[in-house]
Amino acid sequence: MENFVVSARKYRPQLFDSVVGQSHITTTLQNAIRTNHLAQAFLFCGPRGVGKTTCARILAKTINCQNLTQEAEACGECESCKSFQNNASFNIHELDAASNNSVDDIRNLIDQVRYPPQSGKYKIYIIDEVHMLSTSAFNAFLKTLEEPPSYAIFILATTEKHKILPTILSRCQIFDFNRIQISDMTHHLANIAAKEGITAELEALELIAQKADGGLRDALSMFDLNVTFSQDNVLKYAEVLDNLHILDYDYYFKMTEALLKSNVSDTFLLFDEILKKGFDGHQFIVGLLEHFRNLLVCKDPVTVRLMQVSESVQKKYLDQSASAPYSFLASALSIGSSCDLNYKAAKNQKLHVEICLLKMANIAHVLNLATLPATEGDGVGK
Ligand SMILES: Nc1ncnc2c1ncn2[C@@H]1O[C@H](COP(=O)(O)OP(=O)(O)OP(=O)(O)O)[C@@H](O)[C@H]1O
Ligand SMILES: [Zn+2]
Repeated sequence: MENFVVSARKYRPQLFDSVVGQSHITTTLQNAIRTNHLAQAFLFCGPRGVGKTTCARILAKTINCQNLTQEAEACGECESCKSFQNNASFNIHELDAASNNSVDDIRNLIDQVRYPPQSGKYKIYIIDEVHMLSTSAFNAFLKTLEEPPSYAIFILATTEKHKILPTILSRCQIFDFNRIQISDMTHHLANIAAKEGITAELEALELIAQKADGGLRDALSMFDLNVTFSQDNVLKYAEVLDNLHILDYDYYFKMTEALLKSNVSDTFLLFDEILKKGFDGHQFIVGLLEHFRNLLVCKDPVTVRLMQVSESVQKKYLDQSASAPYSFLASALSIGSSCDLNYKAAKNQKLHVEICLLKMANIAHVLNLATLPATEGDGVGK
């Protein structure tokens, strides 16, 4: 049996063109390579798992390639490319500053900088999580960064740009990596699923993308996990919901609908059902707040792009948003956030959330949103 290779490794992009959602960076790097205007020090900033190390490795491979393509991509076939692909190149040095942050670690690295490459043009030094270097290590490194030999290129990567000293910032060309959009991620997962012979419901992949919160590595690990649990290599929305322990969007839509109708009994019943499914009250309130926030954002064509949900879900939001007035959402958000803040201190947490729902339903009642005049007495006012 073949060894299982996790998708994040198996599908690590080998070309600039296959990097997802960072074209502002890959295009700039390719232009710099083409016009021979490459900086000697880069700082790659951005969240975890969005392609910083991947781009650093592609850059290293590309600038050493003996047969660059017109688009400034590595050929993948020359001796240098092959040695990069087999992790056997002597022209790339990676230091993970999270676990090697001492002066000695950085000295070892600096020592190697003195020797020019034996083959190929450039030696590339990648320092991951560079903000973790100790102050003395930083200082030792600074000198090399000031006057690097012409064949040396430094790529510093960090998830915490604000922790980087100004002396380093001013010496680097800075690239800010994006969180990956849900649509890009879903598309990427769908491609991988197809290659792996996995039938995946689009909603299931969107759910994974949503939960990954912008990080592609996380999305790929969740994808692998769900494939392991799946039967006959089929990824279904309902199963992914279960595996990732996510509360279905539908509950928030239904809850909002009941609130807008001031239907307290329905809100209580729904909340009870949610608890019985194993979700806790706090998780639910936080989710409901996010839901209201999305409804609010949907009200304005300018802010609607702040929504981080798939297209199909966005359509549902737009519909519900039209029936939820601004004044209701503003008050409900304020009631919900105080419920969130006081949740831990509450003695009876279920009742605490129920009171919050009651207040929200009451707002709808006061605003006269309940559309059924005949049943007005059924609502909160009774
Ligand atoms: N933009 C992307 N396009 C395609 N695949 C990606 C992208 N970002 C991440 N991946 C996938 O996730 C894996 C990890 O990405 P990478 O190591 O480049 O992330 P990183 O930004 O350096 O994260 P960290 O800050 O945690 O080191 C890659 O092997 C690849 O499979
Ligand atoms: Zn090559």
